[in-house]
Amino acid sequence: MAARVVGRAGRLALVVRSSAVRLQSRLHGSTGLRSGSQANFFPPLEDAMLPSGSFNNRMALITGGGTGLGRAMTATLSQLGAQCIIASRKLDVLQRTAEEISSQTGNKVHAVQCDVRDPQAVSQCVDQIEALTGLPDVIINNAAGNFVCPSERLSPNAWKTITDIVLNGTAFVTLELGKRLIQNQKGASFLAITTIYAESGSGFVVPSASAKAGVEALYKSLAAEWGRYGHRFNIIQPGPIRTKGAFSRLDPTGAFEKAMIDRIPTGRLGTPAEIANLAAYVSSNYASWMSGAVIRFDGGEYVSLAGEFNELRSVTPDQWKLLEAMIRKTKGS
Ligand SMILES: CC/C=C\C/C=C\C/C=C\C/C=C\C=C\C(=O)SCCNC(=O)CCNC(=O)[C@H](O)C(C)(C)COP(=O)(O)OP(=O)(O)OC[C@H]1O[C@@H](n2cnc3c(N)ncnc32)[C@H](O)[C@@H]1OP(=O)(O)O
Ligand SMILES: NC(=O)C1=CN([C@@H]2O[C@H](COP(=O)(O)OP(=O)(O)OC[C@H]3O[C@@H](n4cnc5c(N)ncnc54)[C@H](OP(=O)(O)O)[C@@H]3O)[C@@H](O)[C@H]2O)C=CC1
Repeated sequence: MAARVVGRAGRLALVVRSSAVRLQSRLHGSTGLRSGSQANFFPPLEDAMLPSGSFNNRMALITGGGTGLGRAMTATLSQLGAQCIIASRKLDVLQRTAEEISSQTGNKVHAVQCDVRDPQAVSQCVDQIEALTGLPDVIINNAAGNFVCPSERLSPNAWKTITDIVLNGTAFVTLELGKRLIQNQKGASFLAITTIYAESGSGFVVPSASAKAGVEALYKSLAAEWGRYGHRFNIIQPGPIRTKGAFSRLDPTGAFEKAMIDRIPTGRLGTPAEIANLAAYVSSNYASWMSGAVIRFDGGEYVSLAGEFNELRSVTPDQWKLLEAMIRKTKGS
């Protein structure tokens, strides 16, 4: 009897596995995109969500605002009326972005060179900002460094480089601005961009995971401590959104993109404009009661990776009939 059950279960497992493979290749074809499925239910919207003028007379600092997601956040805030300052190491990149965005929106975007790893450079950058626009109302700590690497291959300097940019850089910018804002009795919205694996940890990006977890602890702690000075601290954890900076360092051959899209329940990557809308909302006065929040923004990837039984998505209705019959037959333990 036991042998018959094992034999039947084994055959069923084979059927389930081979039809899962057929299903996978039907879903993804050779493009690696799930066109014709969930992605059609959840298409991205690209236009600015908040009413025009939502950031009139407001100053916003975006670190790493010259490229990728930081650039998209700058474009949205500028379109909504903010005067923006973008800061990072590469002045030429910043200047090009600043000119492109302000010529589209008509609002000034300033470019300020700053290596966030260096507290003195951060202090000088804030001096420059004060002279240009006054202290900002909105601070987005978006600058980061990362690359995939087995941890046994990491040098001390590799560890230091990533944790300096991500954790120390965010702390230097936040503390320098926070202290000056407190002195000037001016409140502000601070937003940190972390990642979904700040919560779970992740192999192969261990310095980034450790530093982003530190950033989350920093922001949650300051939300509690500095609310009394009129500061709000929030966190967005993005899932995968295609940028040159991230994808060239995390999936340099493109070999993992298909698997990544497969596990995202909404069937696609996020877009820079989508996260820019969320960042704008969190940084706006519409969110003035939001502080200490951690917002996961990942198309469902995190829960999809976490659930023990989520692989059962590949079981077909016919296979479920068989499985259910087997389960119902099982009486007692
Ligand atoms: C399965 C997953 C599949 C796909 C994933 C695809 C998409 C993304 C999905 C989710 C993303 C989630 C989170 C993303 C987080 C991010 O932060 S993405 C943003 C990435 N952007 C950047 O990193 C931009 C800035 N980066 C840089 O400037 C450099 O890359 C830097 C190395 C971080 C810093 O440059 P710097 O010039 O200061 O440093 P170096 O002197 O070049 O290097 C310092 C030490 O690090 C060692 N190093 C450098 N690169 C590597 C490497 N690839 N592997 C191992 N070690 C490296 C270098 O040798 C130095 O150490 P030393 O030799 O001991 O001195
Ligand atoms: N794209 C994605 O899928 C995801 C991204 N994220 C997060 O989103 C944020 C933006 O990433 P993304 O736009 O993809 O990648 P980018 O590489 O485009 O952005 C990183 C930015 O950080 C700046 N930067 C790096 N080092 C320093 C430094 N020492 N001082 C000042 N600025 C620095 C870079 O500018 P410069 O070189 O001029 O210094 C660059 O503009 C990051 O915090 C990242 O961790 C999180 C999850 C997913």
